[in-house]
Amino acid sequence: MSTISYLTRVEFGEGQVSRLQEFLDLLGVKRPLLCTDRGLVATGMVQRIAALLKAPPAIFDGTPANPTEEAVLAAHAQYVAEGCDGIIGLGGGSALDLAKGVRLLTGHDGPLAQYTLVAGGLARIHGRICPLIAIPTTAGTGSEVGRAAVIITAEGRKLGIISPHMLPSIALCDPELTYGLPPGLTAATGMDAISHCLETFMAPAFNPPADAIALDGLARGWRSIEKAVRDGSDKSARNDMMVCALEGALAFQKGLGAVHALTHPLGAIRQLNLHHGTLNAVLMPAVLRFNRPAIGAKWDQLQSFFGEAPDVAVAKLNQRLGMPAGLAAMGVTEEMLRPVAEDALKDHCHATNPRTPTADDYLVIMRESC
Ligand SMILES: NC(=O)c1ccc[n+]([C@@H]2O[C@H](COP(=O)([O-])OP(=O)(O)OC[C@H]3O[C@@H](n4cnc5c(N)ncnc54)[C@H](O)[C@@H]3O)[C@@H](O)[C@H]2O)c1
Ligand SMILES: [Fe+2]
Repeated sequence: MSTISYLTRVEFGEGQVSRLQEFLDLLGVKRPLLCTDRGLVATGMVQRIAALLKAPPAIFDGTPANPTEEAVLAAHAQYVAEGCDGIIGLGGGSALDLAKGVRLLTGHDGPLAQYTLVAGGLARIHGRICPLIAIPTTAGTGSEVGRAAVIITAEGRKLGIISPHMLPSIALCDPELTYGLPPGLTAATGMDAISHCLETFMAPAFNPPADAIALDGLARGWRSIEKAVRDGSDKSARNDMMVCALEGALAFQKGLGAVHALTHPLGAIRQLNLHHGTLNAVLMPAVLRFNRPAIGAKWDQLQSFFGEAPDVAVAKLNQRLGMPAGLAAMGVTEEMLRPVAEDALKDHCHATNPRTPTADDYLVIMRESC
């Protein structure tokens, strides 16, 4: 049987971010480190949110697009140097995952590799760590309610550090923060959220509540992603996309699958620095086709939802959203594929795909997605 649990306190709705000080007080945080990235500083949002607080927070804005252990260590050094006692993660999945990594180090010694799921880290992670408030500014990863931080460790592998203790203390989900997200990023992050709903729905664990949540997230994402891309100020579409992201991550406690097993090593290729959601979108049709023989009635359920074969529906959506034509168009070369396929076998999402791929299967999936 399965363990089924939903744990995070979520405050959802327009304007919720204005309550940030209230929640810092609730958690007893007097000197927060706000972890974010320079892109968000450039939008003015970081300064606006910092100004909501009684006293200016310490700010770390050096989060890279795919967060690295190096950046986590730099932020943690600032946390210590500035006498901080809590963390605010503000941004997309990268800033939120970096914040989770810094928080882990407030109660655990490095290096981070020992805490990754594949290294048995679950047993090493305990709850004696500082409070964390997560404020998403993209509607994609759902990291604000997820128990994972996905970080490129010092060895250069992008790995999941996963534990219920990694869950943020509070998630402040304010769709208004996504109104200014440009169309390309709205599409790419939205496809990440949709891919969570789809992949976890296909994952074999027995977890009917998670399946129901994933299908609700899928329905919202599917009806609203194009509207949010066309008109960033469409409130109802932005709301749907933020719920889709939230629900995807609530549901993926079941595990994800081959799409994410591949996009983690692809995202670790430093010279390309590829966006996670874009990679998911490009790989999804081939993974759906690969999974078909193993998912039985779920394929039919998806087909009746989409009104056509699920792989075809996702490929058409990718095209309408202007996603890259394939991995090759993103700069991925044939020589890169074999090491990625080998790493995918060792990724924590590999084991929860409904049909177990071999390295050769991963190669076929990537070549089909080129
Ligand atoms: N923890 C998890 O469970 C989980 C799940 C899926 C993905 N991830 C990880 O999350 C990362 C991807 O996160 P992401 O897709 O949210 O992108 P991101 O955090 O990398 O951000 C992408 C860009 O969007 C900009 N941006 C963010 N919000 C904005 C806004 N409101 N307005 C304008 N610009 C904005 C940022 O400055 C950045 O340049 C990857 O590292 C991925 O592996 C984690
Ligand atoms: Fe993802």
